[in-house]
Formats: sequence, structure tokens, C-alpha cells
Amino acid sequence: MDSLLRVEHVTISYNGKPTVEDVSFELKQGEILGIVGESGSGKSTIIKAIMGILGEEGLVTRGDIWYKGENLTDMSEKKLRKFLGTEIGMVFQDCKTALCPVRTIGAQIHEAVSEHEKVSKKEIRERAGEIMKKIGLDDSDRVLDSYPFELSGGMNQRVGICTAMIMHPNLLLADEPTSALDVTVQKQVVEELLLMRKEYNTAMILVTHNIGVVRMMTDRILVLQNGQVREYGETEAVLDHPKDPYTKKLMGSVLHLNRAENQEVQ
Ligand SMILES: Nc1ncnc2c1ncn2[C@@H]1O[C@H](COP(=O)(O)OP(=O)(O)OP(=O)(O)O)[C@@H](O)[C@H]1O
Repeated sequence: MDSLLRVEHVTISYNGKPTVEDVSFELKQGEILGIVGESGSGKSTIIKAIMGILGEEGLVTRGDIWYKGENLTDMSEKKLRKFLGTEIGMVFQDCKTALCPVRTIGAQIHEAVSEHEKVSKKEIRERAGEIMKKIGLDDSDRVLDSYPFELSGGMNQRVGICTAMIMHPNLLLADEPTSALDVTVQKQVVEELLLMRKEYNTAMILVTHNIGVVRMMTDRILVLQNGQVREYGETEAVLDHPKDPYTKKLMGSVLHLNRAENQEVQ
């Protein structure tokens, strides 16, 4: 099977200074890649580079990012905007802050989808309702008529997943989608993301500090330190038999944390 996404020897610089260097990985339809590494190692920078949202200071200075055979690094802004949402979706760390506080959830989902296709409010309510039911938001009418502040953190996070998934993107980029949630809700959101993969064969890149989430969700992982790839391989192999000294250290510290978390969940 051909790759959906291929990141080839990519270097990303802010203000001309390389921040992430020579990163390569690939992702097939339906696969999930986890990116782990300490704070500031460049995880979000990789996600932003794929989405073309590095800002004025940031630039892919070497390498290519291929999506379905098209090079995202030199795609026109207009075309990239079309891709975002329909082909490539995104779930943020704190979806509530990405939502407008003074407009209802339903209005915002309608607006997001209308950017890409002509669709009635009624149809959006039906489509959103279907996805919401699948991800544990049973009372979709109430959710759609609510403002973000009227919903809990976990509910807003599910709204974020619903908004990303309503256009059935082939690739979902999730930047710490569970870190703002308490442990029980984290587990539910993970299960919902896995359900999305099962239902739609969505490929995902998941940035997380939580190795428990990595183990549960991902097929492969990429370990970053200071913008350098320390290890890249199948999740079980890397977690259970890390080769790189940094990965060993990272796994040692997080596995410890993870055991404490799991005890809390059960
Ligand atoms: N717009 C920017 N301009 C300049 N430097 C930036 C910019 N955005 C990020 N950086 C720097 O790039 C490096 C990588 O940041 P990034 O946010 O990708 O790390 P991260 O691994 O996602 O961290 P965290 O786990 O804390 O979210 C950091 O040193 C950060 O300060």
C-alpha cells in the first residue's frame, strides 16, 4: 500500500535557526504514529509544518512533506486551505480555546464545514448528531445549541473530535488531545479516537506525553530530543526494547508515571 504521508529528511527552522532536523517517517492509511519527547523537542513544530501553519518565523528549510503524492511544502496557500479540514483534520490540546466563546457549537460546526462544501444547517445537525452519538455525546441537540462555556472540558474535547471528523479527513493530527482532561475522560477520548480509526480507517499522528496512550493507540513511534530523532519504530519494540539511551531514560521515567495513572483509572 502506498504511503498517505511521507516526511522526507525534513529540517524546520525558526528565524533561520534549525529547530527540528532531518526528520523522516511515513504513514499509511489507517496507521497511527505517536510522537514523543520532552517539552520543547519539536513535536508540535512537526505537526504545524504538515499543516503549513508555522507562522512568519517558521519554515521547512530542507526536505519534503508528501501527502498523496503532492508536496505540501510548496503547495499554494489556497490549495492547502482546501486540504485542511477535508483531507487533514486537527484536534487541539484544549479544543475549548479553539472555539469561539459567543457562538453556539452547532453554528461553529456549520461554519467549519461550509468553508468546504455547501451544506444545510439541518444536514449538519444530522451528521454531527451521528458522530456525537458514536463518541459518547448522546444529547447532541443540547450540545449543538450550547455555547462552549456551558460544556465540560471532556465534552468540548469531544466536540473538537466531532468537528475534525465530520469531514472524514484521511489524516488526523492530534496535538496532546487528552492532556487537558482528567484520567477517566482521557481514556474515553482515546477509545473514541480508536473508534474513528476503526470506522473510517483514519490515519493519525498523535503528539503526547502519555506513554500509556502511546501504547494503547499507536502502531509506530518517533522519539525526539532537541529536534533530533532518537528512535523510530514499531511501538512495542521501541517501548519494550528501546535501543537509544535517551529513549531508555524517557521510558523509565514515564512508565513509572503511567503505572500510577493506570491504577487511578481502574
Ligand atoms: N514561533 C516560534 N518562533 C520561534 N521559536 C519557536 C516558535 N515556536 C516554537 N519555537 C521553539 O521551537 C522549539 C520546539 O517547540 P515545540 O512547540 O515544537 O516543542 P514541543 O515538543 O511540542 O513542546 P511541548 O511538549 O512543550 O508542547 C522550542 O524551543 C520552542 O521554543
